[in-house]
Amino acid sequence: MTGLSKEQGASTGVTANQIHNPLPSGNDIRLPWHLRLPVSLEQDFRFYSRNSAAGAASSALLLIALLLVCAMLVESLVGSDVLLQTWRPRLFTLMVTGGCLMLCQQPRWREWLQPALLVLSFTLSLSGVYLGMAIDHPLSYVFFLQTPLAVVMLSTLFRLPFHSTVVSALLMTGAMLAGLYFSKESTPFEHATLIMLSMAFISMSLFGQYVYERLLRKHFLSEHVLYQHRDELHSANQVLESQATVDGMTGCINRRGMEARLNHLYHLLKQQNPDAPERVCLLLFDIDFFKQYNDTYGHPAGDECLKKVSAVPLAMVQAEKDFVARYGGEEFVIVLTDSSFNDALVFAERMRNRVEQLGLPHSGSRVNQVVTISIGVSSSDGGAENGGALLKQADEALYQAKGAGRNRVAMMNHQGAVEMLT
Ligand SMILES: Nc1nc2c(ncn2[C@@H]2O[C@H](COP(=O)(O)OP(=O)(O)OP(=O)(O)O)[C@@H](O)[C@H]2O)c(=O)[nH]1
Repeated sequence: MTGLSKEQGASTGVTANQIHNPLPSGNDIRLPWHLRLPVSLEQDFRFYSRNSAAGAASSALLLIALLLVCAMLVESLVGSDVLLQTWRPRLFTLMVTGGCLMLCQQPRWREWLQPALLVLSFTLSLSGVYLGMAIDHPLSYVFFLQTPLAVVMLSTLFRLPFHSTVVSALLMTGAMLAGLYFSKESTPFEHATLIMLSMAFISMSLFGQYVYERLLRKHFLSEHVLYQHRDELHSANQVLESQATVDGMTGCINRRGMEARLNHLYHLLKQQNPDAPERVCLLLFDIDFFKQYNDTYGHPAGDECLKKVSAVPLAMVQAEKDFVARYGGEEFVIVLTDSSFNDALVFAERMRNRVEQLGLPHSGSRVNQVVTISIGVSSSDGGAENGGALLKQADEALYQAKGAGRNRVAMMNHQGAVEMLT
């Protein structure tokens, strides 16, 4: 996996070299001038920018409400006849502002926030055009300035996506120009001044928003790339971890992995952790006269024999926490967590029997004509303080099983004495 797919890489300007570089940084990413990202990323970005803009929107809306109230105060000072005409559009704009504020507070309605903010901006702009045309006053052309204000609001306060802001700005400017054309109060000089001022406001705020959104998109892409690298590193770590703890030949857990797991289980037992098993039973087995097997059939055949013998406990172990480990050359450990000591002994005897039943010829064995194993069994109920002590007890039992003739199961009983099972 790479940080970005080829398609995503091409459209965001990431070079082929960078795609194959396991760790390209966010600075390697170049955005196209039109800012568009591939569809899936674009959707994620919308979500990301919507949430980041929603945080600041509520204070911006409060500011707008305050400005609207101030505007009404000024209008009442200019003349009560002016206020008589403005209060309705002002109140309506205040209500839309209140509605947007409510949407800000509810995360589940957040997808409606941006359309609502667009409605608010159009309300402000169109009410300005209406008042500029309707009010009979020498200063009425000032109302037309609500259009550039609405664009500034969209781009700097609400941070709506650049493309929607441009389209909205064009529509609002069109409406404003049409309103000015039909307005009878203002002079051509006032028209020209107003248009120039509006264009200056609108172009500067759109340019500012373009620069801001470029930066925001780059930031988003950097985070996206970093997030993917974190995922890749996590998976790679997991693979390495399993490779470091699995024996390549038999597929059993290796000695290092066994010690880690056994110590962990013992740690849980000692802590009386709710996840701790009731007890840990450990079976240590060793192939009888394996040196002679190698000497008779050769080392590669010895390897095959190890694979076949280890496949027996691997097929028998069922519970999630139980495992089979290759302890050393031809010695294997089985850890059972859900079994009573008796069950563990039954398991050991069944395993010894199944290996014998495999019928792998072993003419060098002095105990049988086929490959056999000897097993030592111990349990945490026997007082072993830790995994190492438990292993030592099983080793002691195995040693005695060997001494008693091999191809048998011996156990370390709870009194610390070895008993022969078979
Ligand atoms: N083929 C093969 N042989 C191995 C491997 N690891 C260890 N061995 C051999 O296993 C043999 C173990 O021999 P010993 O420890 O003397 O034990 P044994 O011959 O099985 O005798 P007992 O355990 O007393 O029955 C040695 O000859 C090792 O070379 C391996 O990965 N592959």
